[in-house]
Amino acid sequence: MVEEGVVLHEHGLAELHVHIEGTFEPELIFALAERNRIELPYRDLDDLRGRYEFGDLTSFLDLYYANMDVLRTAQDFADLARAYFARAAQAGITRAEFFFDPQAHTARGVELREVVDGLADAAAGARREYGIDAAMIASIVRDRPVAEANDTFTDLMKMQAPIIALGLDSAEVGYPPSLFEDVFARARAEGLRITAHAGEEGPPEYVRQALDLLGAERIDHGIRSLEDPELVARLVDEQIPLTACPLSNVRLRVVDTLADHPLRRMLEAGLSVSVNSDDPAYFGGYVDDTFSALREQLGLTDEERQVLADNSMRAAFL
Ligand SMILES: Nc1ncnc2[nH]cnc12
Ligand SMILES: [Zn+2]
Repeated sequence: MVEEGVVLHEHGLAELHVHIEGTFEPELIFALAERNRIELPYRDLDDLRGRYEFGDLTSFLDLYYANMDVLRTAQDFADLARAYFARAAQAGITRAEFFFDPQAHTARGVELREVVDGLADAAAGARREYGIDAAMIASIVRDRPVAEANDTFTDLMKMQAPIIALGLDSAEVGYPPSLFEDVFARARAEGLRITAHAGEEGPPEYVRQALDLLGAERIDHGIRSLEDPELVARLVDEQIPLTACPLSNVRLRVVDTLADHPLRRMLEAGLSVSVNSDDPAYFGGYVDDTFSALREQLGLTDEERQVLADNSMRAAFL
């Protein structure tokens, strides 16, 4: 990939779809394992890196959740997020709305307080150190029990967690948005913004459900919407932002190659699409890397890049 300096976008650049746990680089995984005296099931960094070949979303999620085991304390979560902000600053990001998966940590015995305090502390530091305006989005892990999602939301509200939105992620197929109507209704009643992963591996119907049943204001991925012209017309008409993650789509085999990615078609159709990194430590790059790859392999122009950056700022929950 061609190295680029920081490209400053005229009106700023927002990253709206990044899982903070997906920014966990192999070196930091090993460092935190050592600090917490946890033995990793990998011989060394190369052994771990050798496992970053995925056949689909689920095969990635297995490794993503396994690696979280070494995240135990508020300090660990803060270190994870700080490393992301340092890299996001290099990528020219001025606004970062990042997901975290509360249930992925509480389910293995980590106190929610440790997770939230560590991430919130790092987010506050991102503004001071890099001028990045950072905001937290708690995401419901959809392949865990619905009751647990509700309890998690109750806990977040009780501790007045500084979140701006509620999201929905993890294994999609078989876990439709309709399962989570109640917890999203509660989030809306609390004044939170709403976003949901839909149409990544799941059908266009899940995108409709996210909009109509959860009140989603943005759709994360949404790439399979393209199979349904009526849905596309609605997304264009209502200018519903789609947070695309091209490198993720290649690595999780949603598309064959970057050259096959429908990003340009989405722009030409009038969809409000932005470019994001999803899980950059696992998928081969951050947002700047993604723009470089799109330029090389899809012939993305500077004008298109500026449209994508402007779309990202317009779609931010500001
Ligand atoms: N690409 C993705 N889709 C769904 N859930 C996720 N959690 C982390 N990355 C994800
Ligand atoms: Zn995602």
